[in-house]
Amino acid sequence: MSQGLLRYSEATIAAIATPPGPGAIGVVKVSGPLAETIMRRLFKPACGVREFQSHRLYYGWIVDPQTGQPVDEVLCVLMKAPHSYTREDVLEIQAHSGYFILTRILELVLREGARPAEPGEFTKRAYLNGRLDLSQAEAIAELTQARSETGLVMALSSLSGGLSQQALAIKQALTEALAVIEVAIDFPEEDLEIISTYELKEKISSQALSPIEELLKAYEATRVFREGISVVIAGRPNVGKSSLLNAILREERAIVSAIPGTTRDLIEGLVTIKGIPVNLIDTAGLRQARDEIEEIGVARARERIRQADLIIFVVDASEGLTREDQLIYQEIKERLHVVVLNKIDLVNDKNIRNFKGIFLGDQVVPVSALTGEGLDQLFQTLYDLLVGTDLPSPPPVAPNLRQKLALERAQKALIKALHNLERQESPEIVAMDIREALDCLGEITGETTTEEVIDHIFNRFCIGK
Ligand SMILES: Nc1nc2c(c(=O)[nH]1)N(C=O)[C@@H](CNc1ccc(C(=O)N[C@@H](CCC(=O)O)C(=O)O)cc1)CN2
Ligand SMILES: Nc1nc2c(ncn2[C@@H]2O[C@H](COP(=O)(O)OP(=O)(O)OP(=O)(O)O)[C@@H](O)[C@H]2O)c(=O)[nH]1
Ligand SMILES: [Mg+2]
Repeated sequence: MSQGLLRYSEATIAAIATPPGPGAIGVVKVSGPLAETIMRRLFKPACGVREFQSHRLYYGWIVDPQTGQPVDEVLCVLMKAPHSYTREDVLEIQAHSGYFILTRILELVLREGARPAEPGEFTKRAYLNGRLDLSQAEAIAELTQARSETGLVMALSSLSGGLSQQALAIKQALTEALAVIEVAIDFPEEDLEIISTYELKEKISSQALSPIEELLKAYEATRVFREGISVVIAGRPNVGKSSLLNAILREERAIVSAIPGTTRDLIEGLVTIKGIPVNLIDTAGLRQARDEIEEIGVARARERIRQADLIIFVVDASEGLTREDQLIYQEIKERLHVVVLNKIDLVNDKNIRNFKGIFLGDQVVPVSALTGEGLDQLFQTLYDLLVGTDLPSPPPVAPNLRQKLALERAQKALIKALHNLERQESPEIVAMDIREALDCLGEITGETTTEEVIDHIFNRFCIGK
């Protein structure tokens, strides 16, 4: 603990860093000024050394110093500040896995003066000690929660600093613009006109506003990959909604029967469709309910349809369009939706063409939930509706929701700045707008983020991370 650049190192923290349950090994992590002392007190290396080198793996035993009892055979590594994940002294004890053993070791560590780590506290220290900025810390959370290849690629590009670099470049341009304006404030007799309002506006729009707008577009284009979406399967009874759910999930999740009104509860499943994490929800067939239970089921279905990002409206191609179908269509037609013509194994092409005529202007996909025919086309249609056809590969660096909201505020401030320059407002006013934008951009990397927001971000991590 020498370097003097650490800002956050009073307490030593400890946690079990591996998930509970059976596994080959389990890790207890310790970070803070006591890490090395704790290693000396609890760990007896087989090689008999007393000074531990940084970043070297030592084999030996954890021994309870009060009783002299061996606790576990382990591998230990000490990573000395600042060359560690947290930039503090870090000790990792690789023990046999098992909740009991790991808890026992953790208890010994706590007895030596460490305290239990809060969720995300190791990463929070890495952030507070400057090893990561806030968008990189968020990328670590996104990395561990990624539900698709595309989500992973995006999180990795944020982790390696892609978004931070863009935010920094924008801030650099704005800082330069601010410097020019401050000259005008300091020397009011040479009015802003002389230093060229035109060049200033040009700089702000091309080097700050445009890149911000690109990032906002990237957010929209990649939002579904990061956040996932909810897709509700809706339609009248017996059209094959539950069969479709099962076919997409590739498992017999919902009960299927020829009796109309089979499904009552909402049945949900997670599935990745062309890289998009989808929460797929099967619902009770919509009709005038026959009993109290069905009535509740239909109410739940309607509630879920209201919340859905997208609706798969299923009709039975073998039966033609009924009055019930038409009523349901009226309910969902203004929402983002796909019409699925199910049971095409029972009909001919002419029937399918007829249906397409009825739903002119809609995305209509003929499928058979029974044979699986048409499912690939359904996935492609969903992808095109949600993403559009022009997402570059690899996907662009994109902000998450929190960062997007900060970018929107920066955008607003810059539009105001341009407007005020246009109206030849005093340089003090323009400077205020630009400082506001700089503040918002600082929230992305964490320089100007409030403590409350920071705590919220790290609390979403798991303990030991
Ligand atoms: N055992 C173990 N595995 C792990 C982690 C960990 O904390 N422990 N990580 C936790 O998320 C991830 C790896 N992330 C890490 C990032 C930086 C450093 C680190 O020590 N950085 C030093 C570089 C030291 C060197 O160059 O030799 C530094 O930045 O100074 C360690 C892990 C995944 N695997
Ligand atoms: N031939 C054929 N039969 C299908 C197809 N899809 C579903 N079925 C049959 O249609 C009947 C109803 O299927 P379900 O999946 O239970 O229909 P549902 O829309 O969930 O019905 P409710 O839960 O009552 O609203 C069952 O007998 C299925 O085997 C299909 O693509 N082709
Ligand atoms: Mg059903």
